[in-house]
Amino acid sequence: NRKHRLAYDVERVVQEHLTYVREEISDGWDLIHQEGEMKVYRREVEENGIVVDPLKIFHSMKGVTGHEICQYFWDYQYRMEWETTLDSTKIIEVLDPDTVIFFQMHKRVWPAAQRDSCFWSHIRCISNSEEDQPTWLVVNYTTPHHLAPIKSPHVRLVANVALICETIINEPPLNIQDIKRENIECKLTYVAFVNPGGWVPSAALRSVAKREYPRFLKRFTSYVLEQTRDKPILF
Ligand SMILES: O=S(=O)(CCO)c1ccc(-c2ccc(C3CCCC3)c([C@H]3C[C@H]3c3ccccn3)c2)cc1
Repeated sequence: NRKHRLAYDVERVVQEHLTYVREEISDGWDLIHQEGEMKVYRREVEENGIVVDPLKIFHSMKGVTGHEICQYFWDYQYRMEWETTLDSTKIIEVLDPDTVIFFQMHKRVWPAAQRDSCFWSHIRCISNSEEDQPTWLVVNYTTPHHLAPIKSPHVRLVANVALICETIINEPPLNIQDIKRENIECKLTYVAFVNPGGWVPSAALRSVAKREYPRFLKRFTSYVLEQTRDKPILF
């Protein structure tokens, strides 16, 4: 059902991510970083000399639900509290209660030109079968917008990013209100297809990505654990 002008795009991209997230890590993916439960994989891909390496990160953490992780990732009001690689972020359009359009200025990564990004950001709960917990996901996908003109010297990023979360309840007590945070666990998959939108030295970009993605996810997940510690569990 058409709710807004991008509803079909959102549906298509969400279904694509749901299809690929289950795909096992096949050959061609290199494990580039491992830290506790976090495993970071990368494929080396270049499109006309530009590094567009897909990133896939698996992580699991106790004490938080997939809904909480996705909510804090999607909701713009928290973004500048955990995102250290942004100069600014702002909502330029609200398409529906679960879909907004952001414009972001990313911190400059020397020697590359400063990047900006404009994407629709959609949050969704997918209840698979009633007995186990639903899957929550957020997709950030580049889209043009008249309120986000591309202005030199900034270079527009092209990004397709998804955060897909499952919630596990260990030793479920008889009734749901007795569940404590130490009984819950979130298993997340983060995928990022980022095209820098213009040439960046390959080795420099690869080393920045290898350092920044794990740092970014670790900082984000620690932030959510901190924010939710004393709050009622949001399933
Ligand atoms: O998960 S999100 O949707 C969160 C919303 O903000 C997301 C995360 C990361 C990026 C991003 C943007 C720019 C770059 C590069 C390209 C040329 C110069 C900077 C990179 C590569 C370098 C990697 C990186 C990873 C994480 C953080 C920063 N840097 C990544 C975009 C969106």
